Amino acid sequence: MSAPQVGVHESRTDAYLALLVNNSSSDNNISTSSRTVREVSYQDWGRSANFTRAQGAERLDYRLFVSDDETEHPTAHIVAQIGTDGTEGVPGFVHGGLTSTLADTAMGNLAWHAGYKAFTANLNVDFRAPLSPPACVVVDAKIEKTEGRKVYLSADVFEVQEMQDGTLARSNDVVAEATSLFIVMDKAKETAVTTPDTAPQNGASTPRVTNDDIRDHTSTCVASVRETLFSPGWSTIEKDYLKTVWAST
Ligand SMILES: CCCCC/C=C\C/C=C\C/C=C\C/C=C\CCCC(=O)SCCNC(=O)CCNC(=O)[C@H](O)C(C)(C)COP(=O)(O)OP(=O)(O)OC[C@H]1O[C@@H](n2cnc3c(N)ncnc32)[C@H](O)[C@@H]1OP(=O)(O)O
Repeated sequence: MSAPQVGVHESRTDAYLALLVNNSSSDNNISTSSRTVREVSYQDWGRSANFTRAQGAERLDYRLFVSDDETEHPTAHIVAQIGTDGTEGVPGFVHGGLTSTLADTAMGNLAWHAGYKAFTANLNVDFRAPLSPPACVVVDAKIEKTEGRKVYLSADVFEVQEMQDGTLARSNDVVAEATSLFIVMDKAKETAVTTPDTAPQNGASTPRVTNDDIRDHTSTCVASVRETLFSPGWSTIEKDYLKTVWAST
């Protein structure tokens, strides 16, 4: 197999996927180091207005895979492109919340695909190395154990790096290590959640919240918070503070 050449950062996700797919038999299945996994299409989520999918390709784009074999130890994998548009926390570095979100997303999807209709109750993330955008990362999630309604999971995030000869390689150094506790919903609460099997498919007639609705709601929310919580001098203090921080970077 000839390794893909990568000229621009934006093509890294596809190139890394190509690298994986070339090692496997079908387009939608890839071989990871230990097993075959199948891709989960976002369309499978019905009308879900998924937070991570609202980011856009210049910010965050990813593909999700779950192990398809009947196993007691299923895994999920994300290959993600983290763009340069609004992804930073400390200037020059990917916001830890974004990395945490990817880990949470991999673990959450794994839980659901394993049949646990569960919510994140606890999420711990150890950030081991900084990431600079644009970056391509792989997330490997697994279920550690289950106890009644409790599902304990873990996820490791690795960077996919471009080698000097232009080939892509997954770094062995972990960027972040996450552990989580998901709690399976009470039966009584299940009906409140739109799951893929009950969600109307594309073209659904269910009214959606529009961007205008959201903007209206946000400005109302901001205005009321300012009125009730902050002194009139708040915005000046904020600007001065930001100027100081910016000058020191
Ligand atoms: C082939 C087709 C497949 C179809 C599926 C396809 C696609 C998948 C679809 C969707 C994918 C879905 C998700 C994946 C995407 C992204 C992942 C993001 C996930 C989230 O973004 S999710 C939002 C954030 N998340 C919340 O919004 C939770 C807010 N929260 C609550 O809603 C409650 O808090 C809740 C429900 C967690 C528990 O409430 P509850 O009343 O049900 O349970 P209760 O409190 O009784 O606790 C029971 C036992 O858990 C222990 N316990 C509870 N909490 C603990 C904690 N934090 N630490 C340690 N222990 C804890 C207690 O101590 C007790 O333990 P014990 O039984 O031993 O006493």
